[in-house]
Amino acid sequence: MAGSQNGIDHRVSLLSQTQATVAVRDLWHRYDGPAGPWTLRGIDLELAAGELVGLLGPSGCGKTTLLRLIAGFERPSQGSVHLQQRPVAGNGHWLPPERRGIGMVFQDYALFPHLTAWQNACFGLRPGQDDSRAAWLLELLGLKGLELRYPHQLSGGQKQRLALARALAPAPKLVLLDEPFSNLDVEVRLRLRSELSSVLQVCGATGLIVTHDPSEALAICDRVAVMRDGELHQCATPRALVDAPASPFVGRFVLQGNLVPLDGPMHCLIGALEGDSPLPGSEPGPDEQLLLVDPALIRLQPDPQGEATVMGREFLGQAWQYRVQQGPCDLRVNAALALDVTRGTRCRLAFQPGAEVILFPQRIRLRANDPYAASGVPALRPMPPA
Ligand SMILES: Nc1ncnc2c1ncn2[C@@H]1O[C@H](COP(=O)(O)OP(=O)(O)OP(=O)(O)O)[C@@H](O)[C@H]1O
Repeated sequence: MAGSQNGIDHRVSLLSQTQATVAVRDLWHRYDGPAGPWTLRGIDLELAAGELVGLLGPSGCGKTTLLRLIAGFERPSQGSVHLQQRPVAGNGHWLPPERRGIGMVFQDYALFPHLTAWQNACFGLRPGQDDSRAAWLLELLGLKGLELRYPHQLSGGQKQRLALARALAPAPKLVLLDEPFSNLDVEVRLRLRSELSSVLQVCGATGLIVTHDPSEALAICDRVAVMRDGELHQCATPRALVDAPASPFVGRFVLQGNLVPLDGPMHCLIGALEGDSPLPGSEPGPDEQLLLVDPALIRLQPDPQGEATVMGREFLGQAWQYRVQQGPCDLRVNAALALDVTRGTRCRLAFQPGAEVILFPQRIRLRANDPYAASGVPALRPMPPA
């Protein structure tokens, strides 16, 4: 089965096999027998030693399933999983979860309620194995002095630190984290998530963390793998995702951008674009072409004759984010706090001066038409490969 469908770019890192802590090759999975729907479809993913990779996607896209296949809680329908260049699942190979040497951290901590913090931290150690690493981890994670407490005597943040200490105590090469910060309040969540990569680094562990929060993934991960409907759309550094999203979905879900159809050659409902039509490359019909537009690059002007209507707004702290309806498009528009417009107000939309947008499916960067823009700047810029 091919790993590439629907024009989605499945290329992932070019890590050599010898460096990869985890390699997932053309992995397919379905739960309900041969007639059931595919939950994972042709996933290819490699994690280099010491990397922290985020697995990002909407609810139900298969993130936990991929983690369970790597951990060995499920057997893949097709494809293979390799740990440290050793096949552990697929193509006739099978290594049970307890022999894969993987640390796991779950959303609900999964601590043993009848064991103390110290006993929980040491749970994964073999009989007679040196427990000084568990003591070091409790100190590293700020739990020194709490060794004799039971989980119900710890705060949410302390429980999650303990779960991390327990996962890291046996010195695994790989730690899988399934939405580990979801049950924590904002302050603890921000503190713990910023500590995670340094703790993994000190421990020499590679991390794969599931999240459905794009800002979390972009903030802490070396690379982010974006999934949808069981497929991997893109795996890239946060910077590369922002600069060159591989699909409209990545632009919408990860970057929170607007998707606006072209309604004519080099034109959309927000305004005109620079450049010649037809565009170089493939030339699908206008209804297949979508522009990715950053909410900060749209201007909103109240105008009783305008074709757009303000549907609501959110306070972002430094700006408003307005929800604006024009025709079939529901757009997000960021505006200065000084622009105080109520729901139902008619308005007109335009591009901010110098705005750049990305055209799909060609993945070409285009400049919006702006009479005041400096001349001589090329209107078309090819995107780097995903
Ligand atoms: N044991 C199971 N048997 C049958 N279907 C399952 C099983 N576990 C998960 N699924 C289905 O597989 C799909 C992917 O589930 P999965 O838990 O991997 O998604 P997810 O991306 O982790 O979602 P969330 O972010 O909501 O946790 C869903 O449609 C789910 O209903």
